[in-house]
Amino acid sequence: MHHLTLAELAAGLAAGDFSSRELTETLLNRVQAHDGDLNSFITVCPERALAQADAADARRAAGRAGPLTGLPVAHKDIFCTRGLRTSAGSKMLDAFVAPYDATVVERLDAAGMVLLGKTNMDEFAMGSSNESSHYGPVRNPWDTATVPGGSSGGSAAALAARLVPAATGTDTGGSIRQPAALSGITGLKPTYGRVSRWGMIAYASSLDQGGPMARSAEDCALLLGAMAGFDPRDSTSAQVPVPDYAAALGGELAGLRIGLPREYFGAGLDADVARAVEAAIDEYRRLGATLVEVSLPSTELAIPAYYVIAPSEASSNLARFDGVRYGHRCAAPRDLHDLYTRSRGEGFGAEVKRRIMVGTYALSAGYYDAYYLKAQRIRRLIRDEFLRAFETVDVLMGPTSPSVAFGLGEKADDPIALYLADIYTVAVNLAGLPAISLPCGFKQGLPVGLQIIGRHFDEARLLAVAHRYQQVTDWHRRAPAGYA
Ligand SMILES: NC(=O)C[C@H](N)C(=O)O
Repeated sequence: MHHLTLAELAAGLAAGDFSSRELTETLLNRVQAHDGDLNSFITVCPERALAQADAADARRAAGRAGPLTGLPVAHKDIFCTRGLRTSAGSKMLDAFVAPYDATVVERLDAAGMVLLGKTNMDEFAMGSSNESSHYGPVRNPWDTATVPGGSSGGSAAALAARLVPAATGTDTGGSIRQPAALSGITGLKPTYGRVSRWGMIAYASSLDQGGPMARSAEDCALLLGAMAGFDPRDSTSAQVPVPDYAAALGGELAGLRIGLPREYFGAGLDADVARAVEAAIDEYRRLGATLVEVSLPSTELAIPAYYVIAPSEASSNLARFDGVRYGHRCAAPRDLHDLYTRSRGEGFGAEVKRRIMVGTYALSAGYYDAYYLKAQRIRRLIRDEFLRAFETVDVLMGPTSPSVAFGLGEKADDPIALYLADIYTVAVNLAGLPAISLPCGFKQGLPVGLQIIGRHFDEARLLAVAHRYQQVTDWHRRAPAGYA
């Protein structure tokens, strides 16, 4: 049953074809068998999972099951889980056990989902390859010599390997969509404010957004419906009603206007990735959509602006890890200064330190106007260009990532090369828009992702448009050899 989608598993549980305990045991066995190779989990919690599965079966027997009751899920290890380690992929939080659940965790728990464990990630979500984790890199099940993408690489790899049918991720500059693309699964980054950030360890607070990762748009719709909604504990959470995403699937595409940003198909895009994405867009034309060329002229400024704003916010957010209140504390500090420097020096990895230094520099007196303020101005330009495009089109389409999965270690010594992998994703975060990545083909056995970007709070349309494509194609059904 591991190959079934979340929606299919829900139907199987409802029909009594199997119990949540049977399903949970099957997947725990798969994790045991395969995760030694993949390293997609930081923590597995079999006892807790089986207890939750039994509770879900009892709830179903009592006639109180909801659509997600009894279905297994894995949370990115950035979401706080009461009584279970939440590490953010960092040595700094290796021993941290949160005293409370994140809102997302709480909501999926209340829906009756079964938590299998916490997935591996780039340290504090900083990365696009899942190589910066304190717990070692995650391997891509399509080719274990390649990366799964990042920073939600553990969630993406676990889904691709059919270890779990649903997972959570967070996306600050592409961390849901890029690993979804490189691992051949479907992932949605919701509008900023759609999903509560309470209990989600902060990286860059004006950009961070949690969202669903699964194997189909239909599954993402089911998950988003349970995750989304106003939360008084997150001051940036939006007071916008949550539509029934699952019910909105299934519409026809006639009349849909798809914008193709010229800048998303230029230099730097792998020719085979371009071919697969263009073939997918052609499929949409056959389904009745109209294609319109649009321009987002500031696209090339998105990476420089993002890599000033995100590190600036990170340098502030990560100041709390001081060896006093949270996380790793050095042995036998001589004085307070020694406690700070050694605790932070030992607890953070190289990429996190790099970003703290970049961000601190960008915010420092004399440089603030030249870097941070300028980056904020670019951010406004980028947002305005998107909003202008959405005056004439309903969605935008293009590649999620300029290439397929690259080799482990290939970009390890070149942070700029890794940052450039975010070229098509970071602008969406700067503008606070929702976007989905879904599988649309392969290059030499490695998956290619199609990105669809929507208007603010138009997730229902994104999911419906993605679902329509998945009704007529089977890219999302393909499993890596050895994991079918
Ligand atoms: N966190 C993300 O969304 C990934 C992005 N590559 C970053 O390192 O900031």
